[in-house]
Amino acid sequence: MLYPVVWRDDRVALIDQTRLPRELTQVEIRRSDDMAMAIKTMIVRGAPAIGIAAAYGMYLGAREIDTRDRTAFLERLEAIGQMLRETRPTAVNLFWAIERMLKVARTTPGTVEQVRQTLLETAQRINAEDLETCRAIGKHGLEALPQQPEKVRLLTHCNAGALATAGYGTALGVVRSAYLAGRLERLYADETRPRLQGAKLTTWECLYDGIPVTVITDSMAAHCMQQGMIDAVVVGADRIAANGDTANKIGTYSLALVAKAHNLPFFVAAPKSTIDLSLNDGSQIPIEERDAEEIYQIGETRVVPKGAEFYNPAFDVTPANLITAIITEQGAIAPADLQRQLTPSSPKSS
Ligand SMILES: CSC[C@@H](O)[C@@H](O)C(=O)COP(=O)(O)O
Repeated sequence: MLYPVVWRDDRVALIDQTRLPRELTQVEIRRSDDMAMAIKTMIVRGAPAIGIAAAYGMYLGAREIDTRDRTAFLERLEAIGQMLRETRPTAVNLFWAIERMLKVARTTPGTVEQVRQTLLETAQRINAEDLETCRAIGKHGLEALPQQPEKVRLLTHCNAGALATAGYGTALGVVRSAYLAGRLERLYADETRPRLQGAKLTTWECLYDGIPVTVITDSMAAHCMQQGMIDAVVVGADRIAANGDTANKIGTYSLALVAKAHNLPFFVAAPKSTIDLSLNDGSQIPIEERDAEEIYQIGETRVVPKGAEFYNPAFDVTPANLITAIITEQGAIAPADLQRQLTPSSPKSS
């Protein structure tokens, strides 16, 4: 199993996802500003994984604050939280993890040193909990899959795998569970323009674990459905509003529309920490816009002539009515039942 974020020898080791699939290397992070940069540049990416990375970033920041005064310590920790918040706007797990760390810092009694120690334990707990959560999502997702055919052909978008979480994955957790249960015929992976997380990361991860995978370009998904090659779609999420509207990697919305047109189930797999009940609907989800370079360049080569303008939203919002079920660690929930069914995320404060 791949673990993209690991606490080791007093520092954080991140799998450098910008170098996959060319090479599997780790980057060692010792400082909070380096962690912020690693999130921004997508060395670590995927909603749950950036939440975990930010939690460790908060601890690294706590270690950098040279004071024994609790008030001064908390003030500076809030500023470090703000620096980490400003890295990427869409995935709510980032904000959730920073808030959880700040709450621990505010409420842990004792000296600054004791607070620091509790912050490290909390970051490690967030990491461990996410792994458990992904396994539960995998189990519930397997139960939600169509019973026919016996071996299903699934389609996914982007990378919502071990690389995007503590390990195991959300959407790929469902795929992995189906594979381990002997219920997966094949995974179809959208290449996922413009950054190619599907082609580069999902494919690499599947090959690493022996999961049969076929890569298609994003524009081939409708054709594959029309040809009867797909039994269900399963994707991850970056933020889910209270009504079930779901932000995920750009291209997810069009996939949901074509799945609906072909009467195929469309599943969103995500931990409860991705659900933002403070937002009524998807129109309130902030959508990250990234550099034009991601569009006009493939690798190091410019493919679009100079002079054009570019628009590069990194995420889109799939309306709840296109989603069959949201698969969380609590089970498969119909989007309309989300608010009613959702029991609060772990009340543990540390
Ligand atoms: C379990 S990860 C779910 C989502 O975060 C994933 O599908 C996605 O959109 C990731 O986007 P990225 O821009 O690569 O961080």
